Amino acid sequence: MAPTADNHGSADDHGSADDHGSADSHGGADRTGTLDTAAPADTPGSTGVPALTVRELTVRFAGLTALDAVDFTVRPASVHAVIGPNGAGKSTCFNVLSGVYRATSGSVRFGERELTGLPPHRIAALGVARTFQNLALPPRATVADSLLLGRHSLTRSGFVAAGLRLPSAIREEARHRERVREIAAFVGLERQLDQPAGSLPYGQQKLAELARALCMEPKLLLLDEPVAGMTADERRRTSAVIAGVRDSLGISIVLVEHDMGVVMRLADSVTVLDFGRRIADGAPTDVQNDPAVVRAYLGDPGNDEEATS
Ligand SMILES: Nc1ncnc2c1ncn2[C@@H]1O[C@H](COP(=O)(O)OP(=O)(O)OP(=O)(O)O)[C@@H](O)[C@H]1O
Repeated sequence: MAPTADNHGSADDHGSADDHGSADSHGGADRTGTLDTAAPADTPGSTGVPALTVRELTVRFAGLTALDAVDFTVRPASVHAVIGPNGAGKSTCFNVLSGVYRATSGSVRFGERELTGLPPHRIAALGVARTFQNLALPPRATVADSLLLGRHSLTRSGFVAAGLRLPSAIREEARHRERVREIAAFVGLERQLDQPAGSLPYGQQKLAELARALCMEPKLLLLDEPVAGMTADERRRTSAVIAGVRDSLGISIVLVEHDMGVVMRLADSVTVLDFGRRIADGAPTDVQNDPAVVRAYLGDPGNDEEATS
């Protein structure tokens, strides 16, 4: 299976997927460092990760059903890949999980909490962080400052205290900077902390994005094509970091990725979509050999023969 990574970046920032046409909006380490999973006392911890349960999830755009009663479950501290040919509904699924799109019907539960209908910032506050297909780091800010932005929602000092450089605000910033350094070391970017993010090689910029998402101390990480456009070496390093996020930090990961080598190596379970429907779900090797999956990616030669005869 070798689908191409031709992705659109279209989504609607403003919620309901029913009421719009389309709009643009998305608006290394082989050896990963160690990272204390116990976050600083003033931030949520990353333990106690609940399951993500998607049931009968349906999204319609005008006349088109982009997701049709899709079910899957992401077990705690596992990598769950969502794959499928172009237009299968993967990005739509991601956008519902992160609150960018509103489901037409169905449910997404993260533990006891229902996520459908919540805006992106409320979902983020429940411990769900995401990265984007396209780079979204401020190019001139240093890596350290970019990662610090990821901790914004965990910052307690108010605007005034920070602006006046009150001792409490200075202490809090120092704690956040230390955590940023730990997370940068975990993804293998400690030495790049003072460099402008935009000056880094592409693979390191993608890792910096992943690090910024980790800075939110998430329980669930949504990774949208984390290795797209990378060299083989960058793919290997990034895969090692993702495996480390699951194995060392116990964070669940939902992975949308076209690179089947990476999916097969990393994923504990895979959901395959085609034309918005779930056509397979299970362990990577089972899914890979599923005739419906092979047909979805390669086309159905039987049908071609019929069509041409
Ligand atoms: N905002 C939108 N408005 C209208 N249709 C949309 C919108 N977003 C997605 N679609 C349609 O929904 C279907 C699923 O698209 P989606 O982007 O979710 O697929 P995908 O699996 O992510 O594809 P790719 O691998 O190419 O990124 C497609 O037919 C697409 O054209």
